[in-house]
Amino acid sequence: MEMLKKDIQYIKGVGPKKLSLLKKLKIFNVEDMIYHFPRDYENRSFSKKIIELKPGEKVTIYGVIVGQRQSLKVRKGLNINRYLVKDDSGFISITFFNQPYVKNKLKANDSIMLNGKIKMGLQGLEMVNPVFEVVNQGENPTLDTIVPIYSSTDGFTQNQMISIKKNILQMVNDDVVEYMPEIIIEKNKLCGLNFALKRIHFPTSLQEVKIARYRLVFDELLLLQLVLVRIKKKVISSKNSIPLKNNEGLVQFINHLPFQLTGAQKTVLQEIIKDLEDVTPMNRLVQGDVGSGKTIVAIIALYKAVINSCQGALMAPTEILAEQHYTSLKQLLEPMGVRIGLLIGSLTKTKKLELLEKIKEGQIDIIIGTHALIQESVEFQRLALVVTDEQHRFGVRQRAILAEKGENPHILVMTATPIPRTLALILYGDLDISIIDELPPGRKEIKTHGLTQEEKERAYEFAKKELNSGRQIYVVCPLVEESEVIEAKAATDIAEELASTFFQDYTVGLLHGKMKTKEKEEIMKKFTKNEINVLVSTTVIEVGVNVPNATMMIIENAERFGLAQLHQLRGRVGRGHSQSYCILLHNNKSKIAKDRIKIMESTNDGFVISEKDLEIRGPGEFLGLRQHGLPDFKIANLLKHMKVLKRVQSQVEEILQEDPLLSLDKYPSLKTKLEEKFKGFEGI
Ligand SMILES: Nc1ncnc2c1ncn2[C@@H]1O[C@H](COP(=O)(O)OP(=O)(O)OP(=O)(O)O)[C@@H](O)[C@H]1O
Repeated sequence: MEMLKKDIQYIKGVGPKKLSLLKKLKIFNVEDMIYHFPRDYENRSFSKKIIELKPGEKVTIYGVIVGQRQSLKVRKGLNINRYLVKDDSGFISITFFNQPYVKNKLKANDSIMLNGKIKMGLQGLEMVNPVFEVVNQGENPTLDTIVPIYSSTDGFTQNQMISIKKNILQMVNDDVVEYMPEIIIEKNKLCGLNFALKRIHFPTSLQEVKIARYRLVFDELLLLQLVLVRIKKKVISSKNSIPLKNNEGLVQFINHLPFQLTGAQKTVLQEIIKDLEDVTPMNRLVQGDVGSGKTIVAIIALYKAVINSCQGALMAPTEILAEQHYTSLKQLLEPMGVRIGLLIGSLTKTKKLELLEKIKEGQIDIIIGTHALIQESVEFQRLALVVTDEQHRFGVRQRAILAEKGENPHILVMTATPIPRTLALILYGDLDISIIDELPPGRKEIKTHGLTQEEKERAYEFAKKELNSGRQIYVVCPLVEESEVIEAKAATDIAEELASTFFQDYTVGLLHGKMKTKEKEEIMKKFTKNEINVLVSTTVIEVGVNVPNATMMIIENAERFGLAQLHQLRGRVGRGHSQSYCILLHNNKSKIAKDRIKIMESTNDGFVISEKDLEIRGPGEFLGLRQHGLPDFKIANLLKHMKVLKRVQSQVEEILQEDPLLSLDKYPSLKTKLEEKFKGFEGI
């Protein structure tokens, strides 16, 4: 075990220069080096005779060094060593550029095995900078036939990397402690840890790669799943929340809503209500596609807190959204006598202090704000429920802040990025999950079309028809990731242009991130009331904005947006009964952009779209593991290893049945490994 923690600088082959390169790769000790796995393998098991070689191919050959080394000093900084090698079919020259150490390794009459690329040189065929191994008389060559290829080895040749790995594995000498309980190993048909760690680097066959990889992927996913579930259990068992048992007036409230809840909304609501009535804090995620009606579910939950003489907080990702929630909550809940407050940056100091005082005194029942809400010095009188969104998850740390103030509220997290359940379990393993998998009735598919920039007039002509029948439209401006200022400028220009050309007979409004909160509010109010017909906006409208009379969205430079973002944006239309449209204007260049637009044209289903997004972007980026404070995967790939993930999840289920709090006392070595791996990670 000690050996694994040994500093990498003491390893043969690691000088000061290499050391700093390794640090960049986050390799600090022997263990890090072992867990730096090959990206791929090269199969060198096919050897050829020299006479069969052709330029351009990569091959293995066996031969004997003929005569002495030829050394050339062409110029400063360029050192060349050349050998002649023969087999029973012919000769080939072997050239090493800037690898001076070969002269100590290769001498006349050595039998060697070489692997490399064949080139046509001045004197016929040659092999340049091959991988080699001297095979002494009577010995079988031990040069690996399946050779690892490492990524991110800038500053290292593959050979150097391989040689360091070999040194390390030799030192470690199968002494890595097996932490996985025998029973789990057997049940899941795993190979031993030492075997896996050795053979993942130096397998003797591709079958071994598979076996070793399965074990390591299994471990990585299992440990992550265990840590997430453990956090959940720990948070849950830490401290009681206020049980919200009173339901007086809740059913009447639901019955008086302007619409009937969908079946999916009802199911999810029941799950939430059950949680809220318990002393165990709720920690629940509600997944639902855009427009599936998550907000009303949150509102009902908040109302339940209020009828239990408690307070609720609703945290929105943007001020515009906070404002919008404020308006809709007021509409629905003020008639019920609920006192609602909006805490945002634009409040004057006096107003803010006044509001804070009211919250503290319990004169406000539901407080709405952005995520600053919790960080700020807000003191509650009796906070029982916090509703937040997935991007600003309410982690253990925030809970701790509140706990210090004597609160341990129930938490409800909302997300509009629907992802397959298996993935959700990994990403949100610390939360219980509810899914709203049904849209309110009467919704029509949003008709989506890609048009090139040259065809944009057609889009605007069509937009006029919508406007003439009293509907409203959004025009979304190009995304300029690096600069909100440029983005704002672009939006301003587009708004001015449209107001003086295509849409001169209509009122055009402008919305961007650089505007003051008050201005933004003003614009949104006017748009909501249809005093603005065309809203030109940057992506500030991406989340949650709800104006059902808006039936068309034109997205400029749609190729700059990712799939999930396009889906979110498009979700701003199609929120009422009328047919809605989305036009994606694009400079149809890259294949990815084309693919994205095709997908958008072909489906409205958020689950399908996020699966495609996952395929296109790859799981790391898609899931934003680091953003969630989790370590990146070293070997597991959530797309490729879905089956292993399922296996892991059912294994965790089994462990949970015996050990509901996941104390892992029965498996001390697994427990130690888990705690060591996630040391410093919130909640563990
Ligand atoms: N059961 C229902 N029947 C009819 N309309 C509904 C129903 N539930 C919600 N709505 C309406 O559907 C629209 C979208 O609802 P809501 O804003 O809650 O969606 P959301 O899931 O939060 O979407 P997004 O993720 O896009 O913000 C709102 O206008 C809301 O009033």
